[in-house]
Amino acid sequence: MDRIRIVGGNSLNGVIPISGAKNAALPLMIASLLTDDTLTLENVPHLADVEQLIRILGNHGVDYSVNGRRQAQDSAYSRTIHFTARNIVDTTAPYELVSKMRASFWVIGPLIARMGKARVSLPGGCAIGTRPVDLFIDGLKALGVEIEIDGGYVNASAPNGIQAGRYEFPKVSVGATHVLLMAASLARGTVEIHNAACEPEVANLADCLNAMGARISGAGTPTIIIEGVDALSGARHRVLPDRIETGTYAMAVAMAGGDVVLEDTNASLLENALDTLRQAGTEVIPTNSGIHVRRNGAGLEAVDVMTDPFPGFPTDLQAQFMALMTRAKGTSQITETIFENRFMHVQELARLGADISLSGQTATVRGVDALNGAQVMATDLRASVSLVIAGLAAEGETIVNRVYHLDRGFERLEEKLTRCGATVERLSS
Ligand SMILES: CC(=O)N[C@H]1[C@@H](OP(=O)(O)OP(=O)(O)OC[C@H]2O[C@@H](n3ccc(=O)[nH]c3=O)[C@H](O)[C@@H]2O)O[C@H](CO)[C@@H](O)[C@@H]1O
Ligand SMILES: C=C(OP(=O)(O)O)C(=O)O
Repeated sequence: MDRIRIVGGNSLNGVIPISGAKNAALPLMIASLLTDDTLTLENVPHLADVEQLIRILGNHGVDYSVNGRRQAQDSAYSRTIHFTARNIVDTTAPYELVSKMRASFWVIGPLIARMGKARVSLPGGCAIGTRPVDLFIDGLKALGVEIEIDGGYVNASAPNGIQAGRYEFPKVSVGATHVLLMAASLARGTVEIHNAACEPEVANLADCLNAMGARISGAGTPTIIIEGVDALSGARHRVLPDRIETGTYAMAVAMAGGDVVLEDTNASLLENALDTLRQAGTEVIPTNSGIHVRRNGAGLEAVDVMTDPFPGFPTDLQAQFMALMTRAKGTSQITETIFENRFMHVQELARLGADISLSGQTATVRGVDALNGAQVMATDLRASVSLVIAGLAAEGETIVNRVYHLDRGFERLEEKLTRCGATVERLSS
């Protein structure tokens, strides 16, 4: 199993190219199931989750080519991939495939809309909470889909197609909003979604669906109206920049100190997190094509944070910000409101010398003068990268074990950091 070795103490200086967003690429790839035409996606990041979803889509009959070939171009950070679901050969998404990645459950939306039936295993994904699928089920039922759960599978059937309807989410769900958007695109009538997720990845999916011929308005706001159409066509669409990767590297610079331009990204995707970094004493300057992040010598201020759905502080940056606060002057409180078990990084950060106590959904982080390198274990995707951030500022050597979590969501992390002067290497075994 690969490990990452970091020797702390170097500042970061240079340019870091930001990849396409994992959390936008995955639903966009799934949208290819909605049409027998080719959906071309630009700026698709080269990640384990993307490769896994290619396998899952292949099981349903989706063919793909990367820049005209089946193999990835090793030199490219993000790629253009063509997806074609000429025929859906299987409407079952089996446990062996779906259990590895939560987003794969979302195939239920296009499969039910295009084929009138779907049998999809209950999902897996990062172990950060119970992560039920009740909202997907209730939402689809509101559009006339019949659903039963049997043997760990969700069996969905809509022999007369997706019906007009209205669904108000009792709680914001990004994934369930994606699924209802995809299913409703082919509805027989108008679908209203209320209290929808406003994350930029939802708007990115809606833009793509509209380019395919869907009639969606309001995506990116809590109320989305979809006028169903009979069929969707192919399209060409660009995956938006990864706001979580952007925030992660901004926090890495804040932690290590230095002067870095984050390229091919957009500050408007993560205003809340960037403002928080400014409060912590980091210079953050939006540019035409990215963000300039700088921190020279001065100490970090302690800032309290509470995660929230967009435009709030993202839960996917909570672990990284906690790593940063371990070195702040004073005490910060970090409250997680989205997932009930997203503090697995706390005990690993403590191995590096962090002083953190937990009470319910709030972590109290008392800044320490120094962190010390140690062996730590990655427990989930964002927790893994929080350990890398901590390692950049720790004295001596930090070894992060189980980095397969990291490979789900960060494209060539060690290369991007090394080019800016960090000592980070992958130890393959
Ligand atoms: C691939 C992807 O895009 N993953 C992101 C997506 O996950 P994902 O789409 O899984 O997250 P959701 O927005 O659905 O989850 C938000 C909350 O709603 C709960 N819930 C969700 C569905 C449901 O049927 N019932 C229910 O109770 C979840 O357990 C969680 O507590 O949004 C999360 C919240 O921004 C991010 O952390 C993930 O990185
Ligand atoms: C939690 C995440 O991913 P997933 O929803 O795929 O588990 C994430 O991207 O941080």
